[in-house]
Amino acid sequence: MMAHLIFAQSGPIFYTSPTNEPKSSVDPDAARTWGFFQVTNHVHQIIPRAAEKRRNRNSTRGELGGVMYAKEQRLVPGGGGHRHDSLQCGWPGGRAGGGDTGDLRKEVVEWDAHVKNVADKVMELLGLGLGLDAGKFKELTFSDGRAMVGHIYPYCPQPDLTLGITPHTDPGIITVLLQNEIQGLQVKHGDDWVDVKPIPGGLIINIGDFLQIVSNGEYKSVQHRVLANASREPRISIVTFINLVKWRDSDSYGPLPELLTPEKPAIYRDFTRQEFLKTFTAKDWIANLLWRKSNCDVLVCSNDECAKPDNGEC
Ligand SMILES: O=C(O)CCC(=O)C(=O)O
Ligand SMILES: [Fe+2]
Repeated sequence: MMAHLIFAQSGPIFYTSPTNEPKSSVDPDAARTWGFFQVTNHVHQIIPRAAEKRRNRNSTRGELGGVMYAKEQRLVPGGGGHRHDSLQCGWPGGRAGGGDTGDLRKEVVEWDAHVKNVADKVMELLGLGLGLDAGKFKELTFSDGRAMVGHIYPYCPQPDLTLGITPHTDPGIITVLLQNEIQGLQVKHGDDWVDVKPIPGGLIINIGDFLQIVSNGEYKSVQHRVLANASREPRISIVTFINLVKWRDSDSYGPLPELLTPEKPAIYRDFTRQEFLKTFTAKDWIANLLWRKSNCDVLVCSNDECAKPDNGEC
Protein backbone atom coordinates (compact mmCIF):
# COMPACT_ATOMS: atom_id res chain seq x y z
CA MET A 1 0.00 0.00 0.00
CA MET A 2 1.33 3.44 -0.84
CA ALA A 3 0.21 6.11 1.61
CA HIS A 4 0.74 9.84 1.29
CA LEU A 5 2.15 11.61 4.27
CA ILE A 6 1.00 15.22 4.34
CA PHE A 7 3.06 16.70 7.11
CA ALA A 8 1.15 19.99 7.08
CA GLN A 9 -2.25 18.57 7.90
CA SER A 10 -1.68 15.76 10.30
CA GLY A 11 1.01 13.96 12.13
CA PRO A 12 4.60 14.95 12.36
CA ILE A 13 4.98 18.69 12.40
CA PHE A 14 6.60 21.25 14.61
CA TYR A 15 6.55 25.02 14.35
CA THR A 16 8.92 27.73 15.29
CA SER A 17 7.54 31.20 15.74
CA PRO A 18 8.55 34.04 13.40
CA THR A 19 11.23 35.02 15.90
CA ASN A 20 12.54 31.48 15.74
CA GLU A 21 11.61 30.80 19.34
CA PRO A 22 10.07 27.37 19.75
CA LYS A 23 6.29 27.74 19.93
CA SER A 24 5.43 24.16 20.65
CA SER A 25 7.53 21.14 21.33
CA VAL A 26 8.50 18.55 18.79
CA ASP A 27 5.78 15.96 18.63
CA PRO A 28 7.67 13.13 20.34
CA ASP A 29 5.73 10.67 18.24
CA ALA A 30 7.28 12.05 15.09
CA ALA A 31 10.88 11.44 16.16
CA ARG A 32 9.98 8.21 17.93
CA THR A 33 7.90 6.51 15.29
CA TRP A 34 8.39 8.26 11.98
CA GLY A 35 11.98 9.40 12.46
CA PHE A 36 10.95 12.36 10.23
CA PHE A 37 9.12 15.62 10.79
CA GLN A 38 8.93 18.98 9.13
CA VAL A 39 9.69 22.48 10.36
CA THR A 40 7.76 25.35 8.86
CA ASN A 41 7.66 29.06 9.69
CA HIS A 42 11.39 29.21 10.15
CA VAL A 43 12.53 32.73 9.48
CA HIS A 44 14.82 32.28 6.54
CA GLN A 45 12.99 31.37 3.34
CA ILE A 46 15.78 31.58 0.81
CA ILE A 47 16.21 28.74 -1.57
CA PRO A 48 19.97 28.74 -2.03
CA ARG A 49 21.24 28.78 -5.57
CA ALA A 50 23.91 26.27 -4.62
CA ALA A 51 22.27 23.21 -6.08
CA GLU A 52 20.68 25.03 -8.99
CA LYS A 53 24.03 25.17 -10.70
CA ARG A 54 24.52 21.88 -12.32
CA ARG A 55 28.10 20.90 -13.00
CA ASN A 56 28.51 18.69 -16.02
CA ARG A 57 31.69 16.75 -15.60
CA ASN A 58 32.96 13.72 -17.41
CA SER A 59 34.58 12.22 -14.33
CA THR A 60 32.36 10.47 -11.83
CA ARG A 61 33.95 12.26 -8.89
CA GLY A 62 36.07 15.35 -8.61
CA GLU A 63 37.47 16.87 -5.44
CA LEU A 64 38.47 20.46 -5.19
CA GLY A 65 39.51 21.99 -1.88
CA GLY A 66 36.75 20.54 0.32
CA VAL A 67 34.09 20.64 -2.39
CA MET A 68 33.15 17.43 -4.15
CA TYR A 69 31.13 16.99 -7.31
CA ALA A 70 29.69 13.54 -7.86
CA LYS A 71 27.91 12.58 -11.05
CA GLU A 72 25.49 9.67 -11.32
CA GLN A 73 26.98 7.87 -8.36
CA ARG A 74 26.72 4.14 -8.53
CA LEU A 75 27.56 2.79 -5.14
CA VAL A 76 26.80 -0.76 -6.09
CA PRO A 77 29.03 -1.82 -9.00
CA GLY A 78 26.89 -2.39 -12.06
CA GLY A 79 23.78 -1.23 -10.20
CA GLY A 80 21.59 1.58 -11.43
CA GLY A 81 20.30 2.88 -8.14
CA HIS A 82 21.62 6.41 -7.86
CA ARG A 83 20.21 8.59 -10.58
CA HIS A 84 21.34 11.99 -9.37
CA ASP A 85 24.33 14.33 -9.29
CA SER A 86 25.63 15.97 -6.13
CA LEU A 87 27.72 18.88 -5.00
CA GLN A 88 29.07 18.55 -1.49
CA CYS A 89 30.84 21.04 0.75
CA GLY A 90 32.01 19.89 4.14
CA TRP A 91 33.49 21.87 6.95
CA PRO A 92 34.53 20.16 10.11
CA GLY A 93 34.43 22.28 13.22
CA GLY A 94 31.56 24.43 12.05
CA ARG A 95 33.62 26.75 9.88
CA ALA A 96 31.48 27.27 6.82
CA GLY A 97 32.75 28.25 3.43
CA GLY A 98 35.96 26.22 3.23
CA GLY A 99 36.81 25.01 -0.24
CA ASP A 100 36.03 26.35 -3.64
CA THR A 101 32.34 27.09 -3.69
CA GLY A 102 33.13 29.90 -6.13
CA ASP A 103 30.39 32.47 -6.62
CA LEU A 104 28.04 30.41 -4.43
CA ARG A 105 30.12 30.97 -1.33
CA LYS A 106 27.90 33.70 0.11
CA GLU A 107 24.71 31.62 -0.22
CA VAL A 108 26.39 28.49 1.11
CA VAL A 109 27.71 30.27 4.20
CA GLU A 110 24.38 32.04 4.78
CA TRP A 111 22.32 28.88 4.38
CA ASP A 112 24.63 26.91 6.64
CA ALA A 113 24.26 29.52 9.40
CA HIS A 114 20.48 29.34 9.11
CA VAL A 115 20.39 25.56 9.15
CA LYS A 116 22.65 25.46 12.20
CA ASN A 117 20.30 27.85 13.96
CA VAL A 118 17.23 25.72 13.18
CA ALA A 119 19.12 22.50 14.03
CA ASP A 120 20.13 23.89 17.42
CA LYS A 121 16.48 24.72 18.22
CA VAL A 122 15.32 21.31 17.06
CA MET A 123 18.00 19.53 19.07
CA GLU A 124 17.10 21.58 22.13
CA LEU A 125 13.53 20.30 21.81
CA LEU A 126 14.61 16.76 21.05
CA GLY A 127 16.81 16.84 24.17
CA LEU A 128 13.89 18.10 26.26
CA GLY A 129 11.75 15.34 24.76
CA LEU A 130 14.16 12.84 26.32
CA GLY A 131 14.02 14.58 29.69
CA LEU A 132 17.52 16.07 29.24
CA ASP A 133 18.60 19.66 29.89
CA ALA A 134 17.78 21.95 26.96
CA GLY A 135 21.50 22.69 26.44
CA LYS A 136 22.73 19.09 26.63
CA PHE A 137 23.22 18.48 22.90
CA LYS A 138 24.83 21.87 22.46
CA GLU A 139 27.21 21.10 25.30
CA LEU A 140 28.13 17.89 23.49
CA THR A 141 28.90 20.03 20.39
CA PHE A 142 26.33 18.17 18.31
CA SER A 143 25.83 20.86 15.68
CA ASP A 144 29.53 21.57 15.13
CA GLY A 145 30.20 19.16 12.27
CA ARG A 146 28.17 19.82 9.17
CA ALA A 147 28.28 18.80 5.52
CA MET A 148 26.00 20.37 2.93
CA VAL A 149 25.05 18.44 -0.18
CA GLY A 150 23.03 19.74 -3.11
CA HIS A 151 21.39 16.88 -5.04
CA ILE A 152 19.88 17.24 -8.46
CA TYR A 153 17.71 14.45 -9.85
CA PRO A 154 17.35 14.83 -13.62
CA TYR A 155 14.34 13.71 -15.60
CA CYS A 156 14.37 9.93 -15.91
CA PRO A 157 12.48 8.50 -18.92
CA GLN A 158 12.18 5.05 -17.29
CA PRO A 159 11.65 5.75 -13.59
CA ASP A 160 10.37 2.23 -12.86
CA LEU A 161 13.77 0.75 -13.64
CA THR A 162 15.87 2.66 -11.16
CA LEU A 163 15.88 4.93 -8.11
CA GLY A 164 17.18 8.43 -7.37
CA ILE A 165 18.78 7.19 -4.13
CA THR A 166 18.55 3.64 -2.83
CA PRO A 167 17.14 2.94 0.67
CA HIS A 168 19.47 4.01 3.45
CA THR A 169 19.58 5.62 6.87
CA ASP A 170 21.65 8.75 7.52
CA PRO A 171 24.61 8.13 9.80
CA GLY A 172 24.80 11.39 11.74
CA ILE A 173 22.82 13.14 14.43
CA ILE A 174 20.08 14.82 12.42
CA THR A 175 19.65 15.77 8.77
CA VAL A 176 18.01 19.02 7.64
CA LEU A 177 16.59 18.87 4.12
CA LEU A 178 15.09 21.48 1.84
CA GLN A 179 13.43 20.22 -1.34
CA ASN A 180 11.89 21.92 -4.35
CA GLU A 181 8.32 21.20 -5.41
CA ILE A 182 9.11 17.95 -7.25
CA GLN A 183 8.11 15.03 -5.05
CA GLY A 184 10.33 11.97 -4.74
CA LEU A 185 11.46 11.40 -1.16
CA GLN A 186 9.87 8.39 0.54
CA VAL A 187 10.07 7.26 4.17
CA LYS A 188 9.76 3.65 5.33
CA HIS A 189 6.93 3.29 7.81
CA GLY A 190 6.15 -0.31 8.72
CA ASP A 191 6.00 -2.12 5.40
CA ASP A 192 5.03 0.98 3.42
CA TRP A 193 7.01 3.58 1.55
CA VAL A 194 5.33 6.91 2.36
CA ASP A 195 5.65 9.95 0.08
CA VAL A 196 6.91 13.11 1.76
CA LYS A 197 4.88 15.89 0.16
CA PRO A 198 6.86 19.06 -0.42
CA ILE A 199 5.69 22.13 1.51
CA PRO A 200 7.15 25.34 0.06
CA GLY A 201 9.93 26.50 2.38
CA GLY A 202 9.43 23.57 4.77
CA LEU A 203 12.52 21.97 6.25
CA ILE A 204 12.40 18.21 6.66
CA ILE A 205 14.31 16.89 9.66
CA ASN A 206 15.22 13.27 10.10
CA ILE A 207 16.93 11.41 12.90
CA GLY A 208 20.31 9.82 12.09
CA ASP A 209 21.91 6.59 13.36
CA PHE A 210 24.05 8.40 15.92
CA LEU A 211 21.06 10.04 17.62
CA GLN A 212 19.19 6.74 17.64
CA ILE A 213 22.11 5.20 19.52
CA VAL A 214 22.66 8.16 21.88
CA SER A 215 18.95 8.20 22.71
CA ASN A 216 19.16 4.45 23.36
CA GLY A 217 16.64 3.74 20.64
CA GLU A 218 14.05 6.34 21.72
CA TYR A 219 14.41 8.29 18.49
CA LYS A 220 14.44 6.32 15.27
CA SER A 221 16.78 6.57 12.33
CA VAL A 222 14.43 5.48 9.58
CA GLN A 223 15.17 4.20 6.09
CA HIS A 224 14.34 6.52 3.25
CA ARG A 225 14.89 6.59 -0.51
CA VAL A 226 14.27 8.85 -3.48
CA LEU A 227 12.35 7.72 -6.54
CA ALA A 228 13.81 8.37 -9.97
CA ASN A 229 12.41 11.64 -11.21
CA ALA A 230 9.59 11.14 -13.70
CA SER A 231 9.00 14.88 -14.04
CA ARG A 232 10.52 17.00 -16.82
CA GLU A 233 11.61 19.50 -14.16
CA PRO A 234 14.69 18.47 -12.17
CA ARG A 235 14.15 17.59 -8.54
CA ILE A 236 16.51 19.50 -6.25
CA SER A 237 17.24 18.95 -2.61
CA ILE A 238 19.71 20.67 -0.32
CA VAL A 239 20.70 18.49 2.56
CA THR A 240 22.75 19.39 5.63
CA PHE A 241 24.05 16.45 7.61
CA ILE A 242 24.75 17.29 11.24
CA ASN A 243 27.53 14.87 11.99
CA LEU A 244 29.62 13.50 14.79
CA VAL A 245 32.72 15.60 15.54
CA LYS A 246 33.82 14.86 19.10
CA TRP A 247 31.92 14.73 22.30
CA ARG A 248 33.18 17.26 24.72
CA ASP A 249 36.17 15.79 26.58
CA SER A 250 35.52 12.26 25.40
CA ASP A 251 36.53 9.84 22.67
CA SER A 252 34.00 7.22 23.59
CA TYR A 253 30.34 7.29 22.55
CA GLY A 254 27.21 5.37 23.35
CA PRO A 255 23.76 5.75 24.87
CA LEU A 256 23.71 8.69 27.29
CA PRO A 257 24.09 7.30 30.84
CA GLU A 258 21.34 9.61 32.14
CA LEU A 259 18.85 7.81 29.90
CA LEU A 260 19.62 4.34 31.23
CA THR A 261 17.55 2.71 33.94
CA PRO A 262 17.06 -0.87 35.08
CA GLU A 263 13.86 -0.87 33.01
CA LYS A 264 15.62 0.65 30.00
CA PRO A 265 19.17 -0.71 29.89
CA ALA A 266 21.60 0.10 27.09
CA ILE A 267 20.68 -1.56 23.84
CA TYR A 268 23.82 -0.26 22.10
CA ARG A 269 27.39 -0.76 23.15
CA ASP A 270 29.94 2.01 23.55
CA PHE A 271 32.13 2.66 20.54
CA THR A 272 34.97 4.83 19.30
CA ARG A 273 34.82 7.36 16.50
CA GLN A 274 36.95 5.01 14.37
CA GLU A 275 34.48 2.19 14.89
CA PHE A 276 31.59 4.41 13.94
CA LEU A 277 33.30 5.72 10.83
CA LYS A 278 34.49 2.27 9.82
CA THR A 279 31.10 1.42 8.43
CA PHE A 280 31.59 4.31 6.02
CA THR A 281 34.90 3.32 4.51
CA ALA A 282 34.08 2.45 0.93
CA LYS A 283 34.27 -1.30 1.34
CA ASP A 284 32.29 -1.57 4.54
CA TRP A 285 29.81 1.03 3.43
CA ILE A 286 28.95 -0.85 0.25
CA ALA A 287 28.80 -4.09 2.21
CA ASN A 288 26.47 -2.51 4.76
CA LEU A 289 24.38 -1.00 2.03
CA LEU A 290 24.02 -4.36 0.36
CA TRP A 291 23.04 -5.99 3.62
CA ARG A 292 20.81 -3.03 4.49
CA LYS A 293 22.74 -2.53 7.71
CA SER A 294 23.07 0.81 9.44
CA ASN A 295 25.38 1.78 12.28
CA CYS A 296 22.51 0.98 14.63
CA ASP A 297 22.56 -2.65 13.50
CA VAL A 298 26.33 -2.88 13.71
CA LEU A 299 26.67 -1.37 17.19
CA VAL A 300 23.82 -3.15 18.88
CA CYS A 301 24.73 -4.98 22.11
CA SER A 302 25.66 -8.53 21.40
CA ASN A 303 25.62 -10.01 24.89
CA ASP A 304 23.80 -9.75 28.19
CA GLU A 305 26.43 -7.49 29.76
CA CYS A 306 25.01 -4.56 27.87
CA ALA A 307 21.67 -5.03 29.49
CA LYS A 308 23.16 -3.72 32.73
CA PRO A 309 22.86 0.05 33.03
CA ASP A 310 25.98 2.04 33.88
CA ASN A 311 28.15 -0.67 32.44
CA GLY A 312 29.99 1.00 29.58
CA GLU A 313 31.55 -2.16 28.23
CA CYS A 314 30.15 -4.96 26.21
O1 LIG B 1 17.15 14.21 -1.86
C1 LIG B 1 16.47 13.79 -0.92
O2 LIG B 1 15.30 14.12 -0.75
C2 LIG B 1 17.09 12.83 0.08
C3 LIG B 1 18.58 12.81 0.08
C4 LIG B 1 19.13 11.86 1.09
O3 LIG B 1 18.43 11.05 1.65
C5 LIG B 1 20.55 11.91 1.44
O4 LIG B 1 21.31 12.66 0.81
O5 LIG B 1 20.94 11.19 2.39
FE1 LIG C 1 19.42 10.31 3.46
